[in-house]
Amino acid sequence: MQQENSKGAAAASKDYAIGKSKVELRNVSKSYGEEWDEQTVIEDISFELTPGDLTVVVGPSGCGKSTLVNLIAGFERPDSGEILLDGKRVTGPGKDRMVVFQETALMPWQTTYENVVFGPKLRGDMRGKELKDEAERLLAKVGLYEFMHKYPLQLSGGMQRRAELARALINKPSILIMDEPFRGLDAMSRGLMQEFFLRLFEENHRTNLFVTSEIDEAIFLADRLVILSNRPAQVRKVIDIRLPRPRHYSMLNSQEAYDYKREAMSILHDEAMRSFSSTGVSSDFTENYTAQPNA
Ligand SMILES: Nc1ncnc2c1ncn2[C@@H]1O[C@H](COP(=O)(O)OP(=O)(O)OP(=O)(O)O)[C@@H](O)[C@H]1O
Repeated sequence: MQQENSKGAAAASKDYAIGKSKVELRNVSKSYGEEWDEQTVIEDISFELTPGDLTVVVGPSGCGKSTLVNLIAGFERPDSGEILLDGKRVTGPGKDRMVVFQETALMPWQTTYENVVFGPKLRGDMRGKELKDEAERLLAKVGLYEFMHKYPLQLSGGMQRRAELARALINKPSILIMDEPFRGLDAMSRGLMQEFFLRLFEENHRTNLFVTSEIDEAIFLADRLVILSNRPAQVRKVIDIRLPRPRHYSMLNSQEAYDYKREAMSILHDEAMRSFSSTGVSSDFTENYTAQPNA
Protein backbone atom coordinates (compact mmCIF):
# COMPACT_ATOMS: atom_id res chain seq x y z
CA MET A 1 0.00 0.00 0.00
CA GLN A 2 1.28 3.44 -0.89
CA GLN A 3 2.31 5.28 2.27
CA GLU A 4 2.32 9.02 2.80
CA ASN A 5 5.59 10.35 4.16
CA SER A 6 6.08 12.97 6.81
CA LYS A 7 6.87 16.44 5.50
CA GLY A 8 10.49 17.28 5.19
CA ALA A 9 11.75 13.71 4.99
CA ALA A 10 14.93 13.31 2.98
CA ALA A 11 14.47 12.44 -0.69
CA ALA A 12 15.89 8.95 -0.24
CA SER A 13 13.66 8.05 2.67
CA LYS A 14 10.76 9.69 0.82
CA ASP A 15 11.30 7.19 -1.98
CA TYR A 16 11.71 4.29 0.42
CA ALA A 17 8.08 4.04 1.47
CA ILE A 18 6.77 4.12 -2.10
CA GLY A 19 6.14 1.03 -4.17
CA LYS A 20 5.78 -1.73 -1.62
CA SER A 21 2.71 -3.30 -3.09
CA LYS A 22 1.92 -6.97 -3.43
CA VAL A 23 0.60 -8.57 -6.60
CA GLU A 24 -1.01 -12.00 -6.62
CA LEU A 25 -1.76 -13.97 -9.77
CA ARG A 26 -4.27 -16.71 -9.06
CA ASN A 27 -4.88 -19.38 -11.69
CA VAL A 28 -4.63 -16.87 -14.54
CA SER A 29 -5.33 -18.08 -18.08
CA LYS A 30 -5.51 -16.18 -21.35
CA SER A 31 -6.29 -17.26 -24.91
CA TYR A 32 -6.52 -15.38 -28.20
CA GLY A 33 -8.50 -16.07 -31.34
CA GLU A 34 -11.93 -17.44 -32.13
CA GLU A 35 -13.16 -20.75 -30.78
CA TRP A 36 -12.12 -22.62 -33.94
CA ASP A 37 -8.50 -21.36 -33.88
CA GLU A 38 -8.13 -20.45 -30.24
CA GLN A 39 -4.56 -20.23 -28.99
CA THR A 40 -3.96 -20.53 -25.26
CA VAL A 41 -1.04 -18.31 -24.33
CA ILE A 42 -1.17 -18.32 -20.51
CA GLU A 43 -2.42 -21.40 -18.71
CA ASP A 44 -3.30 -21.50 -15.03
CA ILE A 45 -0.46 -19.31 -13.80
CA SER A 46 -0.15 -18.50 -10.09
CA PHE A 47 2.68 -16.65 -8.38
CA GLU A 48 3.23 -13.53 -6.29
CA LEU A 49 5.22 -10.34 -6.59
CA THR A 50 6.20 -9.95 -2.96
CA PRO A 51 6.53 -6.44 -1.54
CA GLY A 52 9.96 -4.91 -1.99
CA ASP A 53 11.31 -7.80 -4.07
CA LEU A 54 12.61 -7.94 -7.60
CA THR A 55 10.84 -10.83 -9.29
CA VAL A 56 12.25 -11.83 -12.65
CA VAL A 57 10.21 -13.82 -15.15
CA VAL A 58 12.26 -15.75 -17.65
CA GLY A 59 10.98 -17.99 -20.41
CA PRO A 60 11.46 -19.13 -23.98
CA SER A 61 10.93 -16.66 -26.79
CA GLY A 62 7.25 -16.25 -27.66
CA CYS A 63 6.01 -18.15 -24.61
CA GLY A 64 3.72 -15.37 -23.41
CA LYS A 65 5.88 -13.09 -21.23
CA SER A 66 4.56 -9.84 -22.70
CA THR A 67 1.02 -11.16 -22.43
CA LEU A 68 1.66 -11.69 -18.73
CA VAL A 69 2.93 -8.10 -18.46
CA ASN A 70 -0.17 -6.82 -20.27
CA LEU A 71 -2.41 -8.72 -17.86
CA ILE A 72 -0.68 -7.39 -14.73
CA ALA A 73 -0.61 -3.87 -16.18
CA GLY A 74 -4.35 -4.20 -16.87
CA PHE A 75 -4.04 -3.65 -20.64
CA GLU A 76 -5.61 -7.11 -21.08
CA ARG A 77 -8.08 -9.08 -18.94
CA PRO A 78 -7.61 -12.74 -17.98
CA ASP A 79 -10.17 -15.23 -19.35
CA SER A 80 -10.13 -16.97 -15.99
CA GLY A 81 -8.39 -16.50 -12.68
CA GLU A 82 -7.64 -13.15 -11.11
CA ILE A 83 -4.87 -10.66 -10.48
CA LEU A 84 -4.89 -8.79 -7.18
CA LEU A 85 -2.98 -5.64 -6.31
CA ASP A 86 -2.84 -5.33 -2.53
CA GLY A 87 -5.90 -7.57 -2.39
CA LYS A 88 -7.90 -5.56 -4.94
CA ARG A 89 -8.73 -7.09 -8.30
CA VAL A 90 -6.97 -5.48 -11.28
CA THR A 91 -9.61 -4.41 -13.81
CA GLY A 92 -7.67 -2.00 -16.02
CA PRO A 93 -4.53 0.08 -16.37
CA GLY A 94 -3.48 2.49 -13.65
CA LYS A 95 -0.59 4.75 -12.77
CA ASP A 96 0.08 2.46 -9.81
CA ARG A 97 1.55 -0.03 -12.33
CA MET A 98 4.07 1.62 -14.61
CA VAL A 99 5.54 -0.38 -17.49
CA VAL A 100 8.86 0.21 -19.24
CA PHE A 101 8.76 -1.65 -22.56
CA GLN A 102 11.51 -2.95 -24.81
CA GLU A 103 10.65 -0.37 -27.48
CA THR A 104 11.12 3.24 -26.51
CA ALA A 105 7.81 4.95 -25.80
CA LEU A 106 9.31 8.44 -25.49
CA MET A 107 7.60 11.06 -27.62
CA PRO A 108 10.24 12.20 -30.11
CA TRP A 109 8.79 15.69 -30.52
CA GLN A 110 9.14 16.46 -26.82
CA THR A 111 12.34 17.06 -24.87
CA THR A 112 13.43 14.57 -22.22
CA TYR A 113 12.11 16.91 -19.50
CA GLU A 114 8.76 17.32 -21.29
CA ASN A 115 8.48 13.54 -21.64
CA VAL A 116 9.09 13.06 -17.91
CA VAL A 117 6.52 15.63 -16.76
CA PHE A 118 3.91 14.63 -19.36
CA GLY A 119 1.88 12.14 -17.26
CA PRO A 120 1.53 14.07 -13.98
CA LYS A 121 0.90 17.31 -15.94
CA LEU A 122 -1.86 15.71 -18.01
CA ARG A 123 -3.58 14.27 -14.95
CA GLY A 124 -2.94 17.38 -12.86
CA ASP A 125 -1.32 15.24 -10.12
CA MET A 126 1.53 17.70 -9.69
CA ARG A 127 2.21 21.11 -11.10
CA GLY A 128 4.44 24.17 -10.91
CA LYS A 129 7.53 24.08 -8.75
CA GLU A 130 6.67 20.74 -7.17
CA LEU A 131 6.55 19.05 -10.59
CA LYS A 132 9.70 20.81 -11.82
CA ASP A 133 11.66 19.87 -8.67
CA GLU A 134 10.54 16.24 -8.81
CA ALA A 135 11.32 15.91 -12.52
CA GLU A 136 14.76 17.45 -12.03
CA ARG A 137 15.45 15.23 -9.00
CA LEU A 138 14.59 12.11 -11.01
CA LEU A 139 16.51 13.28 -14.07
CA ALA A 140 19.55 13.81 -11.83
CA LYS A 141 19.02 10.37 -10.29
CA VAL A 142 19.11 8.69 -13.70
CA GLY A 143 22.11 10.79 -14.79
CA LEU A 144 20.26 12.92 -17.34
CA TYR A 145 20.13 16.30 -15.63
CA GLU A 146 22.49 17.78 -18.20
CA PHE A 147 20.45 16.28 -21.04
CA MET A 148 16.95 17.26 -19.99
CA HIS A 149 16.49 19.69 -22.88
CA LYS A 150 17.66 17.19 -25.51
CA TYR A 151 15.16 15.30 -27.64
CA PRO A 152 14.98 11.48 -27.35
CA LEU A 153 16.69 10.97 -30.71
CA GLN A 154 19.67 12.97 -29.44
CA LEU A 155 20.12 10.42 -26.62
CA SER A 156 21.89 7.05 -26.77
CA GLY A 157 19.84 3.84 -26.32
CA GLY A 158 20.92 3.53 -22.68
CA MET A 159 20.03 7.17 -21.99
CA GLN A 160 16.59 6.68 -23.55
CA ARG A 161 15.96 3.73 -21.21
CA ARG A 162 17.00 5.87 -18.24
CA ALA A 163 14.67 8.64 -19.39
CA GLU A 164 11.88 6.06 -19.52
CA LEU A 165 12.69 5.02 -15.98
CA ALA A 166 12.42 8.65 -14.80
CA ARG A 167 9.16 8.99 -16.70
CA ALA A 168 7.77 5.89 -14.97
CA LEU A 169 9.08 6.76 -11.48
CA ILE A 170 7.58 10.27 -11.44
CA ASN A 171 4.17 8.57 -11.18
CA LYS A 172 5.25 6.95 -7.88
CA PRO A 173 4.01 3.53 -9.00
CA SER A 174 3.15 0.82 -6.50
CA ILE A 175 5.00 -1.60 -8.72
CA LEU A 176 7.39 -1.12 -11.60
CA ILE A 177 7.11 -3.53 -14.53
CA MET A 178 10.00 -3.88 -16.97
CA ASP A 179 9.38 -5.88 -20.15
CA GLU A 180 12.79 -6.76 -21.61
CA PRO A 181 13.81 -3.11 -21.24
CA PHE A 182 17.44 -3.64 -22.24
CA ARG A 183 16.79 -5.82 -25.28
CA GLY A 184 18.43 -4.35 -28.35
CA LEU A 185 21.16 -2.49 -26.45
CA ASP A 186 24.76 -3.44 -27.27
CA ALA A 187 26.45 -5.72 -24.72
CA MET A 188 28.39 -2.92 -22.99
CA SER A 189 25.34 -0.62 -22.62
CA ARG A 190 23.23 -3.55 -21.47
CA GLY A 191 25.73 -4.44 -18.72
CA LEU A 192 25.90 -0.81 -17.59
CA MET A 193 22.11 -0.51 -17.57
CA GLN A 194 21.76 -3.67 -15.51
CA GLU A 195 24.16 -2.30 -12.90
CA PHE A 196 22.49 1.11 -12.96
CA PHE A 197 19.05 -0.43 -12.58
CA LEU A 198 20.23 -2.58 -9.68
CA ARG A 199 21.60 0.45 -7.84
CA LEU A 200 18.24 2.16 -8.31
CA PHE A 201 16.38 -0.91 -7.05
CA GLU A 202 18.68 -1.48 -4.09
CA GLU A 203 18.15 2.13 -2.98
CA ASN A 204 14.47 1.68 -2.16
CA HIS A 205 13.48 -1.93 -2.90
CA ARG A 206 10.37 -1.10 -4.86
CA THR A 207 8.21 -4.10 -5.80
CA ASN A 208 9.46 -4.94 -9.26
CA LEU A 209 8.63 -7.29 -12.09
CA PHE A 210 11.38 -7.69 -14.66
CA VAL A 211 10.91 -9.82 -17.76
CA THR A 212 13.83 -11.16 -19.74
CA SER A 213 14.93 -14.09 -21.85
CA GLU A 214 18.59 -13.74 -20.71
CA ILE A 215 19.56 -16.09 -17.89
CA ASP A 216 22.62 -14.13 -16.72
CA GLU A 217 20.59 -10.92 -16.55
CA ALA A 218 17.83 -12.76 -14.66
CA ILE A 219 20.17 -14.22 -12.02
CA PHE A 220 22.13 -10.99 -11.63
CA LEU A 221 18.98 -8.98 -10.87
CA ALA A 222 16.51 -11.33 -9.20
CA ASP A 223 15.39 -11.96 -5.67
CA ARG A 224 13.11 -14.56 -7.17
CA LEU A 225 13.18 -16.23 -10.56
CA VAL A 226 9.94 -17.45 -12.11
CA ILE A 227 10.71 -19.84 -14.97
CA LEU A 228 8.00 -20.28 -17.58
CA SER A 229 7.39 -23.15 -19.96
CA ASN A 230 6.87 -22.92 -23.70
CA ARG A 231 3.51 -21.61 -24.85
CA PRO A 232 1.04 -21.99 -23.29
CA ALA A 233 3.09 -20.49 -20.50
CA GLN A 234 2.91 -22.26 -17.17
CA VAL A 235 5.17 -21.79 -14.17
CA ARG A 236 7.85 -24.50 -14.36
CA LYS A 237 9.76 -23.46 -11.26
CA VAL A 238 10.25 -20.58 -8.81
CA ILE A 239 13.82 -20.20 -7.53
CA ASP A 240 14.82 -17.83 -4.72
CA ILE A 241 18.11 -16.20 -5.68
CA ARG A 242 20.03 -15.62 -2.47
CA LEU A 243 23.07 -13.83 -3.86
CA PRO A 244 24.00 -10.99 -1.48
CA ARG A 245 23.12 -7.36 -2.14
CA PRO A 246 24.44 -4.97 -3.24
CA ARG A 247 25.24 -7.10 -6.25
CA HIS A 248 28.25 -6.84 -8.50
CA TYR A 249 28.78 -8.48 -11.85
CA SER A 250 31.68 -10.55 -10.48
CA MET A 251 29.13 -12.45 -8.35
CA LEU A 252 27.99 -14.21 -11.50
CA ASN A 253 31.30 -16.12 -11.33
CA SER A 254 30.49 -17.60 -7.91
CA GLN A 255 29.62 -21.27 -7.43
CA GLU A 256 26.22 -20.22 -6.07
CA ALA A 257 25.38 -18.25 -9.23
CA TYR A 258 26.64 -21.11 -11.36
CA ASP A 259 24.33 -23.54 -9.54
CA TYR A 260 21.32 -21.24 -10.09
CA LYS A 261 22.24 -20.89 -13.73
CA ARG A 262 22.65 -24.62 -14.23
CA GLU A 263 19.26 -25.31 -12.66
CA ALA A 264 17.50 -22.63 -14.75
CA MET A 265 19.30 -23.66 -17.95
CA SER A 266 18.35 -27.27 -17.44
CA ILE A 267 14.65 -26.36 -17.19
CA LEU A 268 14.82 -24.06 -20.24
CA HIS A 269 16.79 -26.68 -22.14
CA ASP A 270 14.02 -29.23 -21.48
CA GLU A 271 11.51 -26.67 -22.77
CA ALA A 272 13.59 -26.12 -25.91
CA MET A 273 13.73 -29.88 -26.47
CA ARG A 274 9.96 -30.17 -26.09
CA SER A 275 9.51 -27.34 -28.57
CA PHE A 276 11.93 -28.89 -31.09
CA SER A 277 10.33 -32.32 -30.86
CA SER A 278 6.84 -30.86 -31.31
CA THR A 279 8.01 -29.05 -34.47
CA GLY A 280 9.62 -32.19 -35.88
CA VAL A 281 13.27 -31.11 -35.68
CA SER A 282 15.44 -34.19 -36.32
CA SER A 283 16.58 -36.20 -33.31
CA ASP A 284 20.21 -35.82 -34.53
CA PHE A 285 19.94 -32.11 -33.87
CA THR A 286 18.19 -32.44 -30.49
CA GLU A 287 20.62 -35.13 -29.29
CA ASN A 288 23.59 -32.94 -30.16
CA TYR A 289 22.16 -29.88 -28.45
CA THR A 290 23.29 -29.53 -24.84
CA ALA A 291 23.10 -26.47 -22.63
CA GLN A 292 26.55 -25.32 -21.55
CA PRO A 293 26.32 -23.08 -18.51
CA ASN A 294 29.14 -20.60 -18.76
CA ALA A 295 29.19 -18.66 -15.52
N1 LIG B 1 -3.37 -9.34 -28.84
C1 LIG B 1 -3.04 -10.54 -29.32
N2 LIG B 1 -3.82 -11.17 -30.21
C2 LIG B 1 -3.51 -12.40 -30.69
N3 LIG B 1 -2.40 -13.07 -30.33
C3 LIG B 1 -1.58 -12.49 -29.45
C4 LIG B 1 -1.85 -11.20 -28.89
N4 LIG B 1 -0.85 -10.89 -28.01
C5 LIG B 1 0.01 -11.93 -28.04
N5 LIG B 1 -0.43 -12.88 -28.90
C6 LIG B 1 0.25 -14.16 -29.18
O1 LIG B 1 0.63 -14.71 -27.95
C7 LIG B 1 1.88 -15.40 -28.09
C8 LIG B 1 2.83 -14.94 -27.02
O2 LIG B 1 3.23 -13.60 -27.30
P1 LIG B 1 4.05 -12.74 -26.26
O3 LIG B 1 4.45 -11.48 -26.95
O4 LIG B 1 3.28 -12.62 -25.00
O5 LIG B 1 5.34 -13.67 -26.00
P2 LIG B 1 6.78 -13.26 -25.43
O6 LIG B 1 7.21 -14.39 -24.59
O7 LIG B 1 6.72 -11.93 -24.79
O8 LIG B 1 7.62 -13.17 -26.77
P3 LIG B 1 9.12 -12.57 -27.00
O9 LIG B 1 10.05 -13.45 -26.22
O10 LIG B 1 9.30 -12.71 -28.48
O11 LIG B 1 9.09 -11.16 -26.53
C9 LIG B 1 2.35 -15.14 -29.51
O12 LIG B 1 2.05 -16.27 -30.30
C10 LIG B 1 1.53 -13.96 -29.96
O13 LIG B 1 1.29 -14.00 -31.34
